[in-house]
Amino acid sequence: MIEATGLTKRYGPTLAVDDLSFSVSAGRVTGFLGPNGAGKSTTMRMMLGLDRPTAGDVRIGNRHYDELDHPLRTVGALLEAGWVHPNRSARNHLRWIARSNDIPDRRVDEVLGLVGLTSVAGKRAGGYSLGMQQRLGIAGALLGDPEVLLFDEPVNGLDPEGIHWIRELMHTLAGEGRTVFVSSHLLSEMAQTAQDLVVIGRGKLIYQGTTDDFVASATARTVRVRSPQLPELKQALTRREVSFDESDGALTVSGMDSDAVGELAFAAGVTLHELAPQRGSLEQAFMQLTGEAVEFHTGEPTPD
Ligand SMILES: Nc1ncnc2c1ncn2[C@@H]1O[C@H](COP(=O)(O)OP(=O)(O)OP(=O)(O)O)[C@@H](O)[C@H]1O
Repeated sequence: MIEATGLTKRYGPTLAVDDLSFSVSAGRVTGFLGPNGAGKSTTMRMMLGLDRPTAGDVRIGNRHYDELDHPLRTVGALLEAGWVHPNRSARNHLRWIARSNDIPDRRVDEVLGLVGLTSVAGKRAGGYSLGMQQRLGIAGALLGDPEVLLFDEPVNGLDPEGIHWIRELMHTLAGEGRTVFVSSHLLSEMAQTAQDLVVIGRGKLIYQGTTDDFVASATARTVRVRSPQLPELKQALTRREVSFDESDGALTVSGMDSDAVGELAFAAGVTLHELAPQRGSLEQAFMQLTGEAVEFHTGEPTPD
């Protein structure tokens, strides 16, 4: 469990994080979203004691990061593909971290197995692909078997197989009761990964809650209908003053749920070939709700 209260960070004239309060629950994957420059990395750095808040605070399991006796055993983080000495192997790199945190060497081989690096564990990290470096970073985060995991843009530069692997890993970690907090620019990926969301813009909280509610609150629900008796269906909808759009021989009905559309068609004696509730995407909801908070719009003239 992570709890931010009135968290604020100012860099000179820039208010990077502005009175931010939110909580992140255990046992769930929580996505951390916001346009570029919204303050996500700054917030994560403050969680890890790498930056000091100007005001407010953030606690992990009710304690500040610098009060933790064995930080790596409480919170594991992947902030960016962490620096690894290019001549050091993955195994030696992890052993070095493990020893400085009182973690037994055998845990190193366990995490190497968890991230699928066992076969290359003795090779020098300088030759690793971006995906392998990312896996090594995640191995480091898992080393202390922590209750809380922070991942900043973990799928950056990964291929579809790597992205799928990270998604499954996050679900597994949350399923074990851990708190998983993850930032990403890939909204379609987040829609599949995160059950909950914290969305910020210009350092302020825009939304906290479930991913489903976020999408539902910002996008219209519609129903797609196909029928061999389209004229009759259109008449029945028009009689009830229900609005719809027609394209490619299908109707998109607004303002009525799929049960009601099905019943209306039945009452009108209309056969249906498709009756599919549609919902907006996380991208649409994100654009809708963060539009105001985007720091730099592309293609817009700059005011003089
Ligand atoms: N060390 C720093 N000194 C001065 N300004 C900073 C510093 N770190 C961040 N900022 C500014 O604070 C704001 C928030 O930056 P931050 O990197 O936290 O955003 P972000 O949401 O992680 O962005 P992105 O998605 O682009 O990584 C930005 O305006 C950034 O320029």
